[in-house]
Amino acid sequence: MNTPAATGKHGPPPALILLFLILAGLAGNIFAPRLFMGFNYLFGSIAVLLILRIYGLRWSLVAAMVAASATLWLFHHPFAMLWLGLEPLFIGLLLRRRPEAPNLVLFSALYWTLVGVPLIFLFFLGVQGASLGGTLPAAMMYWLIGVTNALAASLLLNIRSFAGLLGLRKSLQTLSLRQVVFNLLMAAVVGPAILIMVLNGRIMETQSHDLALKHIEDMARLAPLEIEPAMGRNPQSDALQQALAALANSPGQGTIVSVKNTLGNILASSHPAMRPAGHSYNPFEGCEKIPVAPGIFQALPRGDIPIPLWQRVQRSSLVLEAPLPSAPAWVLVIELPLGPLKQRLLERQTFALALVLGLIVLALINALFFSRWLALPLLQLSQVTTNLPARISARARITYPQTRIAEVDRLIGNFKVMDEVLQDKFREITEAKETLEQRVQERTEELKYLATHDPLTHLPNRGLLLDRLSQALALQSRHGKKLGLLLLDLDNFKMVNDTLGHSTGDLLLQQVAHRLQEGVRQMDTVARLGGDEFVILAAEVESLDAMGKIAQKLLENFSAPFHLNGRELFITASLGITIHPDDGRQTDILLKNADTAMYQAKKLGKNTFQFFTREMDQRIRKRLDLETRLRRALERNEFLLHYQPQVELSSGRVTGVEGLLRWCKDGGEILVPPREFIPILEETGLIVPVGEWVLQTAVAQARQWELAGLAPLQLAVNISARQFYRESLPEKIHTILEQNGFSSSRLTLEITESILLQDTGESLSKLRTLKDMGINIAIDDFGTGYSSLAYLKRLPIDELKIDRVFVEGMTEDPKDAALIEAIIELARKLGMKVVAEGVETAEQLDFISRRGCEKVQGFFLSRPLPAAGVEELLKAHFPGGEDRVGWAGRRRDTL
Ligand SMILES: Nc1nc2c(ncn2[C@@H]2O[C@@H]3COP(=O)(O)O[C@H]4[C@@H](O)[C@H](n5cnc6c(=O)[nH]c(N)nc65)O[C@@H]4COP(=O)(O)O[C@H]3[C@H]2O)c(=O)[nH]1
Repeated sequence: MNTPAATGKHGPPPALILLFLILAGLAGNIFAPRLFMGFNYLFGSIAVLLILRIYGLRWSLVAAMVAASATLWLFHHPFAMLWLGLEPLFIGLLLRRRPEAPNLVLFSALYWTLVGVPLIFLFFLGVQGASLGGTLPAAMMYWLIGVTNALAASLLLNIRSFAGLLGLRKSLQTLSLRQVVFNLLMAAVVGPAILIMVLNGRIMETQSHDLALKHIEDMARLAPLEIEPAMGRNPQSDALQQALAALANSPGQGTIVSVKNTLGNILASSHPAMRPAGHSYNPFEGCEKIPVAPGIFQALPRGDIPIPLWQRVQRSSLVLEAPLPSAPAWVLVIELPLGPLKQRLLERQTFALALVLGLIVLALINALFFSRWLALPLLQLSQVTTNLPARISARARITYPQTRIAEVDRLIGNFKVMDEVLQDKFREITEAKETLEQRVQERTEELKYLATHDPLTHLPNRGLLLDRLSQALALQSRHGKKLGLLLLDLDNFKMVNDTLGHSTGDLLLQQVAHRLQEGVRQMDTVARLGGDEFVILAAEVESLDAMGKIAQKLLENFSAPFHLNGRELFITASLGITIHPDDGRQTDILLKNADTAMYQAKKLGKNTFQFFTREMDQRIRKRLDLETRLRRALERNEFLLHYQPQVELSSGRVTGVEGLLRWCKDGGEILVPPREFIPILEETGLIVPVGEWVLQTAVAQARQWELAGLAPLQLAVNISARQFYRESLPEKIHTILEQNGFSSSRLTLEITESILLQDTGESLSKLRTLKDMGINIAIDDFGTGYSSLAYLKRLPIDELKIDRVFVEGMTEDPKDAALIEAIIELARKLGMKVVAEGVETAEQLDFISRRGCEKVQGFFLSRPLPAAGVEELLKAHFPGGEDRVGWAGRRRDTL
C-alpha cells in the first residue's frame, strides 16, 4: 500500500491498521449512542480524521464514504453522505495548504460552519421539510459533534502510546506545543460542556416524559368520572362528546380522548375528525408501540419513514387504552401528542445547545490565541536559533523574541547567554585560527626559505644554486657572454673543526659567507653547497682574465684574519673555476668541473685557484678508475707485502723489516706505486680493511720466519690516521698477535706526526693502550710535519724515523745534516731510538753511522723485498742472525 504512514516497525501492518480504522469509522456511525431528543452521537469521523492524518486524503475519503453509509439507515437518505464525505476533503485540503499548523479542530470548525451546517439546513429544511426550530438544534448538534470528533482525533494523535500503536511516521510523532496546548484547552472546555449539555438534555427529557405520563395517568383517573355520568346508555350523546372535549382540553393542545368499542370502532371522540362514530381507530397505526408504563404506550412513527429519529420523536404520542370500569365493552383511548411537549423541550435544548456552542467557539478562540501566545516565543526562539553556530560564525545579528512567560523568558535568557559565550568562543577561535594561519604562513615561508637556503650562512643552497644556474645558462646562451662557476673549498677546515670545535667552525663558515658575498657583484650568486664548499656563480663575464681576477679577489679576501670567539685565525681557500660554455653546458657537468679544478688547486698546495682543463678531467677519471679498481683489489688478492730490511749499525745485523704494501698483477708486476694508490685508499677509507690485511699478513709472515729459525726481527707496519682512530684497533692487533702467537714487543707501529696533530687526547690514550700491550711506536717521516715537539715528551714513543728528505740532502746541505744531528741528539736525550730512512749511498750511511744513529733503512742496504727475498737475504748473510759474511760492511764498502 502506498501510503504516507506505514513506517511502524513493530506495530501491526499498516494495511491492517487502515482496515481497522475504516471499520471503526463505520461502527462509530452505526453504534452511535443516543444523546437526547433522538439525537445520536456519530463518532465515525474520529476514525476518518485519523486516517486522513496517517494515510492521507485518498484513504480518508474512502473511509468517510464507508462510515457515512450508516447514515443511509439513520437518515433514510443519502444526502448525509455528502456532508460527512466532504469533511475529510475540506480538512485534507486545508492541511495541505497549512502543513505547518495542522489544526484539525479549527479546520473542522471551519468546515462545519462554512459547509456542514449550510448543507444540514439545506437537507432538513429543503429536502425533509423540517421546521427551522427543529433544524437549528440539529445543525448545532452536528457542528458540536463534528468539532468534538476532530478534537478527539487530534488528542488521540497526541497520545504517545496510541501514536506508537498506529505506527506514526516521525513527523507525526513529534508534537507541536502549540497544538498540544490548543487541544488541551479545548478538551478542558468541550468535554465538560458536552457532558453537562447531554446530562441536562437527558434530565429535561425525563422531566417532560414524566410530565406527559402524569397528564395521561391523571386523565385516565379522571376520565371515567367525567365520562360515565355523561354517557348514559348512548355513546352518541352530546354530553359525552362535550365531556371528552373538556377532558382533551385539560392537559394541553392536541390531546385526543376517545371511546371505542372492543372491535376498535370509535364510539365517541374529542377530536372532530374522529366523528361520526363508527370509524375504526388505531392510535398505533404506522407506529411502533413502545410500552412506557402499565397500560401506557408510546406511539413512535415507524423507522421506515424517511425522517431522522429526533423528528420521529417529535411526532410521537403517548397512548393509554383502558376499558371503562363502568362499561367494560367500551375502551377509553387517550392519545397525548408529545410534539408540543417536545417542541418546548427542543426550544430549551436549542438554547442550551446555543450556549454550549457559544462557549466552545469562545474556547476555540481562546485556545487559538492562548496556544499561539504561549508557543510563539518558543517558535520564534527555535527559528532564530536554527543554525545558530552558522549565524554566529557569519556574525549575524540575532533578535531574540520577548515574552512575559517567565519560564520561556528564562529559556530565551539562557540562549542569549549561550549566544554570547559562543560569540566569545568563536571570536577566540577565529583569532586563534588567524594566529595559527599566520604562523603556518610564516612557517611555510620559513620552510620555503630553508628549502632554498642554508640555515647557517643564509646563502642559497645547492637546490637554489642549480635553479639559478639553469636560469643563467638559459639567458647566457641567448646573449652569448660567458658564465663562470667558482667552487671554493676552505683549506684545512677539518682541522679548525677538530681543534677549535664545531661552533667555531660554524662561525668561520658564517664569516666566510659574509666575505664571499662582499667580494662579488650584486648580480652574482654565492651559495653554500655543504660543509666548507661554496660556489660563486659569476654571470656575464667577459673573459677568462676577468674570471681570474674575481678568483684572485676572493682569495685575497681571506688574507685578513678571521676573528672567532676571541681568536684570530688565518685561513685560506682553494678555488676551482669552470666556464660556460667552454667547459660544459649542463649544470651538473659545470659543477663537477669546478670541483675537479678545485681539487687540482688543493693538490697544488692550496690557497690558489685553478681553471678547469680537459687534462684535469682525464686525471680525475683516471683516479676514479683507480679507485674502482682498488675497491676490488682486496677481493682479488692483488695486494702483496714487500719488506724492507732495517739494519742495526752497531752490529751490522738486519734487526727488523718494514712491511710495505704493493699492488700487483697476477704475475707480481707492480701495478701502481704505493705513493699513488695509498692516498686513495686513505681518502676512500679502504685503508682500514687493507691496513688490517697488512697487519695480519705481516705478523703471520714474521711469525713464519721466526718458526723457520731465522734471526728474530722487529716488524714495522705503517698505520694510517683513519686506521689509528678506529676504536677497535688495539683489539684487532691483539687478536692478530694472539692468533699468530707473535710477541707484541716485536711489533712496531709507524704513525705519522699528522695523527698526533688531530686529537691529542684520543691519540695519547690510544698510544698508551698500544704501549701497554707492549707494542713499539715509531714516528714516521719525522721532521716533515708541523707539529710542536712537545708531544714527544708526553707520548709513549719508542722510535723516530728521520724522513728521507733530510737523509737525501744531508751530504750536500749542512742544514739537513744539522737537522739530522739534532734529531739524533733529541731522540737520544728523550730515550728514543732513531732510524734513518732512505739511505741510498755509502756516504749517507757513513754520515749517519758517525752521528750515532742506531738503525738505517734504504735502497743502499736493500730495496723492499718480497717475503721470499727477505728469507733468502737472511739465510745468505745472517744465518745466525749476525752478519757473518760482512754484508753490511760490503754494502758500505761498495762505494
Ligand atoms: N727513494 C728511496 N726510497 C726509499 C728508500 N728506502 C726506502 N724507500 C721507500 O720509502 C718508503 C718508506 O716508507 P714510508 O716512509 O713509511 O712511506 C710509505 C708509507 O707511508 C706508505 N705505505 C706503504 N705501505 C703501507 C702500508 O701498508 N700501510 C700504510 N698505511 N701506509 C703504507 O706508502 C709510503 C711509500 O711507500 P713505498 O713506496 O713503499 O716507499 C717506501 C720505501 O720503498 C731509498 O733509499 N730511496
